[in-house]
Amino acid sequence: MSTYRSIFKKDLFKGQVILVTGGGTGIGRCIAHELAALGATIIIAARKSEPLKIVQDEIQKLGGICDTMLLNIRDAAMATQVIEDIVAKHGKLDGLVNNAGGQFMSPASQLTSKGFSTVIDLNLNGTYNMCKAAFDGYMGEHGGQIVTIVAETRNGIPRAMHTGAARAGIINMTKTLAIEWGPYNGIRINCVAPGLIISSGMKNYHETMVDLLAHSHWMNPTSRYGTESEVSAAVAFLLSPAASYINGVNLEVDGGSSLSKGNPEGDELKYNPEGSHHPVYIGWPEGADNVHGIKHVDAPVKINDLLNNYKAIGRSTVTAIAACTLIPSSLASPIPVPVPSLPAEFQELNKRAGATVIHACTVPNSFAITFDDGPGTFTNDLLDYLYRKQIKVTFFVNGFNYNDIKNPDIAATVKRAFAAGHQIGSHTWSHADLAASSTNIDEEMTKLDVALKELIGKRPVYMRPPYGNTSPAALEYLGAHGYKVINWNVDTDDWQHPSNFKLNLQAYKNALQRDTTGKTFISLQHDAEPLTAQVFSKIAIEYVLSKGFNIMPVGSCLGDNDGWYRD
Ligand SMILES: CCCCC/C=C/C(=O)SCCNC(=O)CCNC(=O)[C@H](O)C(C)(C)COP(=O)(O)OP(=O)(O)OC[C@H]1O[C@@H](n2cnc3c(N)ncnc32)[C@H](O)[C@@H]1OP(=O)(O)O
Ligand SMILES: NC(=O)C1=CN([C@@H]2O[C@H](COP(=O)(O)OP(=O)(O)OC[C@H]3O[C@@H](n4cnc5c(N)ncnc54)[C@H](OP(=O)(O)O)[C@@H]3O)[C@@H](O)[C@H]2O)C=CC1
Repeated sequence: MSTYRSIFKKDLFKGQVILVTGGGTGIGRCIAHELAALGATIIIAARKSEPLKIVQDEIQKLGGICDTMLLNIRDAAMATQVIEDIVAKHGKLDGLVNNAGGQFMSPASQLTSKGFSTVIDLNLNGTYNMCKAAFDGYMGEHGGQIVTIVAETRNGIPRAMHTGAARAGIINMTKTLAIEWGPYNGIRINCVAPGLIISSGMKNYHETMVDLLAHSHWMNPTSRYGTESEVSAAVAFLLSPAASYINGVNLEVDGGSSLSKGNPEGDELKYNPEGSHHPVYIGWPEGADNVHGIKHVDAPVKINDLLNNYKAIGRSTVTAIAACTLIPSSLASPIPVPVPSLPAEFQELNKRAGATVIHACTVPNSFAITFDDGPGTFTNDLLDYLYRKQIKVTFFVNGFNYNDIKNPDIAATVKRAFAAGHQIGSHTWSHADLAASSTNIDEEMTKLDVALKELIGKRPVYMRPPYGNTSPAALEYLGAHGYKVINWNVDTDDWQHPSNFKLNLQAYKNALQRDTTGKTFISLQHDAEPLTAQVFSKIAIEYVLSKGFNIMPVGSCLGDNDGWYRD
């Protein structure tokens, strides 16, 4: 099991005692992992003991310190008791993360007073109970840091008026407390307001709501959902001395969705005929009965593929930890500029040139899942998963693209993939466009071959041209030098839409909906993309397996089991 890879320095919270409410699931679990990895003694508290025990066990196995306590934040007396117990057992309370909370969805017109009060009671009163208990029981005398998870409320929350009101109440309460409690030994209290986050919390919602969420990426300038780790990092920052002069703020972790409801042209009308920034086509079922129908869905709700798969993989400890360790490198790395695909005349020319471009497998019922641009920072997590599933794939690696293949960690990843029986193919040294006249094809191919020979003792025969681009000259070179040129017939577009797993998976669905008689598939995704390595690859693999295909490396799917490499 790999430990939580926080972006913050290792001992940031060493010796501190921090309580995370709702720490047995989702965002709270991720926060608990990150703070524990940064040296804190973590207490996770919620109503159900089982999730707490699982997370405690995870953290302890990783060398962290974690205690659990039962807590209903709605119960003021219980809140007081939990703080007392923590101080008695651990000697102090440096930090409180109010993460527990939630709501159900209902249009305001169908909301009952009891429903409204319930959500206010959980979120606003519950947070108040915790803040007051922490202040009275320890922080008033000794100081401390409080961070409360709210929700992005800037423009209200249609169909969740109760939670919008509660969270806005917390944000304002936080400002007042910052002013009033600051003088008490420098207590700092702040909020973090997540936008849409892929978390276990989503499983609480009905299919219609999840569909809404799954379509909402276009409302966000970043065109993607947030990750648990992105919320956790904001919490760690606000708890840390890096935020020592930040008090009473609400930090929105929403990719800018609260600022911009930018809809791609066309989608505006499709989703938004009435000018609301929320898609109305999903609409709320008409009639009050439906509200109760939705409420009383007890069995796991049939949610869309995205979250079904997320839930499914989220059960695995390693994967789930990986999912919450994510800080997408796509945020920092330049996105590769797509080169337009070649006009048809050139494609024709390709066929006549030295090497043939292969797009599909030949072995019946085979499916080759291929990964480009790596190794990425998270390829090892993917390798863990592939090992557990006993599945072999193909990695078309670069020498110097997202990472440097000479970096010891990256080199070790290549060696590990090779030793595990995955096929290593060439994707050129620097991800060069082989169709560009300025590209030195020989240098691009040879430099990577030499590096791979050093690492795995062999040079790959199979290669994938970056962007799928070739030219007659490139194919002539590749053919003459014995390379097999592999493109794809399933393009997930994951580099352009990381996190839009629904869209990524649609490529698989479309392919399988085509006449599959005698057809076999080669899919393209990128292990350099963290969300692909950690989440989407698993969704894709589960999907392909569920359709009865045999997943194998490209060489095998072409009936070639011993011609993958040369000396
Ligand atoms: C909304 C968009 C924001 C952005 C995305 C946010 C995502 C997240 O926050 S993820 C976190 C997800 N986790 C949750 O939301 C927790 C799931 N929700 C719940 O557990 C519950 O809904 C609850 C905690 C908010 C309330 O549970 P409980 O105290 O057990 O309340 P009751 O079930 O007894 O209900 C009391 C009362 O509330 C009304 N009500 C409850 N559910 C519904 C519903 N689905 N539709 C309509 N009304 C509902 C109702 O009045 C209930 O009274 P009775 O009718 O007498 O039962
Ligand atoms: N995911 C998202 O997109 C967003 C989430 N949020 C907020 O982030 C927080 C975490 O959400 P997420 O991880 O996604 O969802 P989860 O539903 O997984 O987490 C909610 C946690 O709160 C605990 N909890 C609920 N009620 C109580 C209670 N009365 N007393 C103590 N603990 C309680 C639950 O544990 P138990 O049931 O065992 O008590 C659970 O662990 C929530 O406040 C949520 O509303 C805000 C905006 C967006």
